[in-house]
Amino acid sequence: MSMVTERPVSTAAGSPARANGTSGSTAPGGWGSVLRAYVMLTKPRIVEQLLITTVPPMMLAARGLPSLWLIAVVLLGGSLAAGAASVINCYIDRDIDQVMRRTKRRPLPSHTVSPRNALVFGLVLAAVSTALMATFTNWPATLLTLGSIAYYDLVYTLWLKRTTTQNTFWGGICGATPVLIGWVAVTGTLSPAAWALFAVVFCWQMPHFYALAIKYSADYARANIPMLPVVASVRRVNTEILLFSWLTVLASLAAWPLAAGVGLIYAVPAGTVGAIFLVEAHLLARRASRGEAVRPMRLFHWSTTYLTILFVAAAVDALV
Ligand code: HEM
Ligand SMILES: CC(C)=CCC/C(C)=C/CC/C(C)=C/COP(=O)(O)OP(=O)(O)O
Repeated sequence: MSMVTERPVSTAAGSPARANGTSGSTAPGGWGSVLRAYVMLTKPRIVEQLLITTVPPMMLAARGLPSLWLIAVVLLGGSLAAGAASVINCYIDRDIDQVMRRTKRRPLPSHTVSPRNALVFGLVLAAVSTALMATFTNWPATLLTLGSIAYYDLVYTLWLKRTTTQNTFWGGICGATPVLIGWVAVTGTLSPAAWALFAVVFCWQMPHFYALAIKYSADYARANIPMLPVVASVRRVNTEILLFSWLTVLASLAAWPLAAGVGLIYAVPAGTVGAIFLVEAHLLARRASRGEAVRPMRLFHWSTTYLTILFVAAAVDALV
């Protein structure tokens, strides 16, 4: 992947201004809406999906059900950590989020929460999650959790997202670490099966996100963010979607022989939903390359369903 931008990003609106640092902290709708705004800052849908990639690896690592206490701690610590990472991302990205239509109703651009309060909230969540993981899991899991928050906010959000078309690729590392966190919390080490599942989530993020970025490419252009579909040719985006969709499915199938005791309860759904995933990716790429109207959100929505079915199948297989 090249570090250079293939085509200049539209600068119609110029760089987003870091202008919203003086908003008030009180929401007009009372405590209910304030509470809701703080929850929204944590990007709860993404947190939920991250947990779906954390707990099944714990079951594969334990070859059955790990202690319910450990599951509860990792669920809570993982939710708080992913929430912290997202809140701090919302704080750093408040200038971008107010320019993009998709994000301008978020709590910071809509001035429901002040930037300072959001930052304090994010840092408190990060501290509590780290303390929880350090007290009740092990050092590898704790360091991976803390490292993921730092990587997402400092490496991806603050730096790569704004500067390179490779942002999604490198950002994908912290999106896939919950698999490793779950596994290492149980065994203290990482096995080839853990890395195969890490590869699944890592590769999956490219079709997941490029589909969305195709739909919102005008938004990203307005905010001057060099997401691949904004700056690269349709051919290049298609190549990456197809390459990473195939790698996702291949990695998911590689996990079958690599994970001890995993059988057809995992392999059959993995093959089935993998085939549908590939069909959706090829349909999108074919329509785009022919210059026909595309429906990228079909692949985007299917991507989350795919990942859920795959990881639930892994959990069920580990349990029976
Ligand atoms: C490079 C990595 C990733 C990028 C750039 C990315 C980007 C995005 C964006 C921009 C959205 C839309 C959020 C909104 O509605 O405002 C989204 C939604 C979502 N993402 Fe990702 N994402 C990435 C990785 C992940 C990972 C690792 C997971 C979980 C395993 C995940 C799960 C989700 C879910 C569940 C949604 C909501 C889908 C829905 O509302 O139907 N994403 N993602
Ligand atoms: C365990 C742990 C702490 C994990 C944290 C990792 C995490 C929250 C990953 C999400 C992946 C990601 C790059 C999302 C896109 O953010 P974006 O800023 O591009 O999305 P946006 O445009 O919707 O704000």
